[in-house]
Amino acid sequence: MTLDEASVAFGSEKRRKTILSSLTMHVEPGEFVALLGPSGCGKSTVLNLVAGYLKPSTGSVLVNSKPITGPDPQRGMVFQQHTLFPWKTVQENIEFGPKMSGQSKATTEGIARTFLEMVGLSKFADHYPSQLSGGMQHRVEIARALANYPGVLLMDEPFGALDAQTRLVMQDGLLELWEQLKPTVLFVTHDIDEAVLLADRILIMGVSPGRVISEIKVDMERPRNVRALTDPRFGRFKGQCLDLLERESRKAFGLQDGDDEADDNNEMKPLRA
Ligand SMILES: Nc1ncnc2c1ncn2[C@@H]1O[C@H](COP(=O)(O)OP(=O)(O)OP(=O)(O)O)[C@@H](O)[C@H]1O
Repeated sequence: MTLDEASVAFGSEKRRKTILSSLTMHVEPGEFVALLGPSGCGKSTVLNLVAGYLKPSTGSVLVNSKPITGPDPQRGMVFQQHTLFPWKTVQENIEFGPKMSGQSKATTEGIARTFLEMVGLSKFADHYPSQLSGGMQHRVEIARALANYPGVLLMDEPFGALDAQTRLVMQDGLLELWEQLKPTVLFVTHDIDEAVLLADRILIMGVSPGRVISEIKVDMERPRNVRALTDPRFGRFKGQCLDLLERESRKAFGLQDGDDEADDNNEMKPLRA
């Protein structure tokens, strides 16, 4: 997946606001990349570009070297908020994608069973989303996205609304699923621990305009699980992220307060002497 000098601007000609400016990034097939950056820097906009919900104003967005022309089940999206069909059972929600792609009843049922088992919800196949906890609904969301066997999985703060313990379980579960299916993952989060735990590489984004300012390669072994949180190297990666994010976050706050000076200088400066 490649974003090549992709820019996004919103608004009329007079009040045009550049959100992303000449953003270039490349994600290898099967790679797990996390996007970290201050609120409003354009992380979700990057996902929307790759999902095909949005077209770049200039530049290009390619998957498997082909330009993206619109949404495709091959690029599955999982959001923080629930998007399950409330009138369908868990099983029917997961069957939806394979059914729409014209697969037989037996195949769709088989796929749903496989993914229900993978996310540990086989016993809840006949339940409706409203009968599940938030964490369980998220597991169904992930199963529903994976049931299309997407080459690319786009995740927009998928665990942001969960309590700390459920979040750990979900992170472990996602790592397991990723090891089995190896989709390319672009994962947006505000949680540095989550980014370091899950990702092969972390791209740090800056504000005004949104762009990638740095990348951190998380060279801890795979397969990983939540035990990696206690690895001595974990703190080092976390510190690097904090250093890079601190200034950009302050700058983003300045911009929200209408502080024009915050816009003046995009250069990175060391935060700690
Ligand atoms: N359709 C739109 N029209 C106008 N402005 C938009 C639109 N979508 C997003 N924006 C603006 O683009 C900027 C980036 O938004 P985006 O949601 O991508 O940021 P983000 O980094 O994901 O933020 P957060 O971390 O708070 O979710 C914001 O200033 C937002 O107001």
